[in-house]
Amino acid sequence: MKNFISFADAGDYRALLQQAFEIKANPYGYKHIGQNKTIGLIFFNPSLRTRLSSVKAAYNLGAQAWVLNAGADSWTLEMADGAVMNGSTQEHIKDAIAVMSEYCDVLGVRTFPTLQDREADYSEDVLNKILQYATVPVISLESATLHPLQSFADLITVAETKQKERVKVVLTWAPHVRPLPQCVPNSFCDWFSEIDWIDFVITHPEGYELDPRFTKGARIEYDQRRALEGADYVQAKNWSSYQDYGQILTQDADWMLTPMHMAYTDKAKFMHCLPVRRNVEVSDAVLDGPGSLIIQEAGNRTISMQTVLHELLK
Ligand SMILES: NCCC[C@H](NC(=O)CCC(=O)O)C(=O)O
Ligand SMILES: NC(=O)OP(=O)(O)O
Repeated sequence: MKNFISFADAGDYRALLQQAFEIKANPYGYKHIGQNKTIGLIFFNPSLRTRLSSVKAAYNLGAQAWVLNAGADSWTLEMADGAVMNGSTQEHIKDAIAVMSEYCDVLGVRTFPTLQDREADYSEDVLNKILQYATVPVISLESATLHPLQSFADLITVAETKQKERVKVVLTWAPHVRPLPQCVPNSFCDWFSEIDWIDFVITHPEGYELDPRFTKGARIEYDQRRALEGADYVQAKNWSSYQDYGQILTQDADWMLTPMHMAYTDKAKFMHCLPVRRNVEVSDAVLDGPGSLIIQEAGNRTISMQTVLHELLK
């Protein structure tokens, strides 16, 4: 593994999953791997889970971690090549990333999409600049189009709880009050459509089709009830439109997941990456119900990060 940006970087996912289980069973058994190593974490956007689980993962491996909230804690960064920096930006990303590479052995970066310019977002221009200027391996902490650490944690969660050889996993769109990125669902599709023991179904209102490069021909079922029938796992998430880029096309409350919706499933486990808008995306009864895996899923964020750091540092 050179960097960790998408499913493709996972290599043999079965081997990575096996390593994750070994780390989960023995979280402090790999302290030698991180000895005298430093993990740098740069956030251009807010975070709770990614920030804290990444620090915890570093500590578990015997490494140190530092966190920089770019723009808030540091100078305002200039992204444009060849810019004449006589305005409000104070330091070029080129210099900042090269310098930060001097202070760490692995660099994690969170950089959300603008949701204004699809071409710029989907070309991952900020992440690619960071990859260009970093002299150490880079881990995506959620980029403009993908969130691989979340999807890997989701896969660990399904793999460690499944009761059958094959399972049906449904990704359902949920309503929200703000336009949100497509990264979490794109990434979920990027990973879950590749797993041979998963029957993967996506359900959303018309107009919310994701970038086909990530859905990879997965089954799309516009009737949410039909999609949920027989499901073993339901992952809910809002996203804004990819086609009508960054727009909210509907806030139809019928799509909010309630116990009535879960009754169509085969006693499915419920998943959400968090943070969740309670009683907008999903009702309290589902989030707090016996089938909810949301806290276990968030806990596995430490394991996914620790496994990736182990691969990059070993
Ligand atoms: N890292 C997990 C999800 C982050 C982001 N959610 C948010 O921005 C929610 C904000 C709000 O609820 O206002 C997203 O959907 O990609
Ligand atoms: N799920 C997730 O990435 O959460 P944060 O945005 O809080 O890091």
